[in-house]
Amino acid sequence: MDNIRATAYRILLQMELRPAHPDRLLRTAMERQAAGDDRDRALLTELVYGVLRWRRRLDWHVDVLVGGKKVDPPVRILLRLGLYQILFLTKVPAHAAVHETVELAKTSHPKHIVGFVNGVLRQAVRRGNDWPWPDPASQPVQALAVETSHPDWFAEYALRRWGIDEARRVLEANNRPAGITVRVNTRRAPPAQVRAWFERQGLAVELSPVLDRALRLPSLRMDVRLLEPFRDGWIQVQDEASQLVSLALAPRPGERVLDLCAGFGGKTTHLADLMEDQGEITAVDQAAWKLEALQENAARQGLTCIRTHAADALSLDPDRLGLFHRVLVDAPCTGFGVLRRHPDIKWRRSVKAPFRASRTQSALLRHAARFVRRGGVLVYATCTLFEDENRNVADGFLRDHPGWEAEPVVRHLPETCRDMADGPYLQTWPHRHGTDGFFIARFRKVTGDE
Ligand SMILES: C[S@@+](CC[C@H](N)C(=O)[O-])C[C@H]1O[C@@H](n2cnc3c(N)ncnc32)[C@H](O)[C@@H]1O
Repeated sequence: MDNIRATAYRILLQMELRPAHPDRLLRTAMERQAAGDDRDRALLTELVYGVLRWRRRLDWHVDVLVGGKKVDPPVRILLRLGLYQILFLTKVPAHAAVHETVELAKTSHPKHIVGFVNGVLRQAVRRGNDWPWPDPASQPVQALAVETSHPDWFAEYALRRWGIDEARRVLEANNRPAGITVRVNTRRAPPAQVRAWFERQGLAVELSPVLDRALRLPSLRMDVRLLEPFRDGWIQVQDEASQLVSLALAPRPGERVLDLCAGFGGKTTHLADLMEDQGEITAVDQAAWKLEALQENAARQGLTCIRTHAADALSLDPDRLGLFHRVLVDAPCTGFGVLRRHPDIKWRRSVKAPFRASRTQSALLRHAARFVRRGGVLVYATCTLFEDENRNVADGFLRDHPGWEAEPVVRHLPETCRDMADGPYLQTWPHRHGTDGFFIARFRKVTGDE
């Protein structure tokens, strides 16, 4: 592979300019440079994810080192990359980290910047562990934000909402890289057969402590989609918390089901599986390209009961689509429950984001309710941790919809999920359950149209 650090730098620069999924950029880079070995790929992934994850902490170090002077974004990214290796990577000797970063600076920056980068990084090495950390007593928000590398507004929210000990646990868990979890498509292969396949390849595989059809692949370093069980439709990459959403909707064979924010269809295909591919699922998303991927995904898993419909869910008319037994709103959200997998999200949201998202979420939920027949079920889910987007949306819905009841979500899930209850709703936590952080509410329409 070409210079790994140069590739990491290019990806980080790209992400600064335009939001993009780091995994997608990494995959493209690796495909383009197919000659790289596993160690190269692992280092590239480590550098990109490490810098994204620890950005707040690294920027604090930069600011200490430059005495608060302004640093242009491309130079700051270069310094983050160098400092990440110096401060976090024990396997990379500090002098090598400085040397490699300075060489990289030479390829894209004038001489005086190269000298500046060299000076700042050498100073960091000289400091060792001697840093003027923010004082937790007088600056609790800044101290937590820097220590755990989160935006100050989120550290403040966490302290106010959960108190220091729990806040630290939540934020620390966000920094632990998450392994891959898969849902077994039992229509294609039983879990034991899938497990045996991974064991035969010498790949670590664990039974999920939460769900019997989920397997954890804690140390898988390669792209799952290249593996035979994936290509043959035996498995779908899906965190356990995400799997709980379709289980909470609990569709039955033969029913009419509406999935209003279907995306790539992780949950849609799970719903189809639970329905034994009998009945009718209408999968809606405003992004047509995601629905194309959903169709491929369904074909790979051998599912035929899904039809897709590219549209803004809010523009859909119940008089045209008819009523459904079950409706799912897997709402667009701030994504703060999946920071382990998407650390870049932390830096793209502001303090106002949860409230803003909640308005769209409430509108989607209100509209979704119009498609549910009497006695039918509506599930609302997010992958985030904010009250505004979770409990407040669900409570607000119940307040405005007298003919509806909230049903305890955990009653529809295995025993192992009992401690996930949050009143009638459900909230999973990376630090408590080892899963992504999801919120689920389940409503039943008790009166109204047939
Ligand atoms: C949380 S993601 C869904 C993930 C998906 N259910 C899965 O399991 O893979 C939210 C989705 O809502 C879609 N979306 C956002 N606003 C929408 C709207 N007004 N109408 C339809 N889809 C919308 C986004 O394109 C995105 O794919």
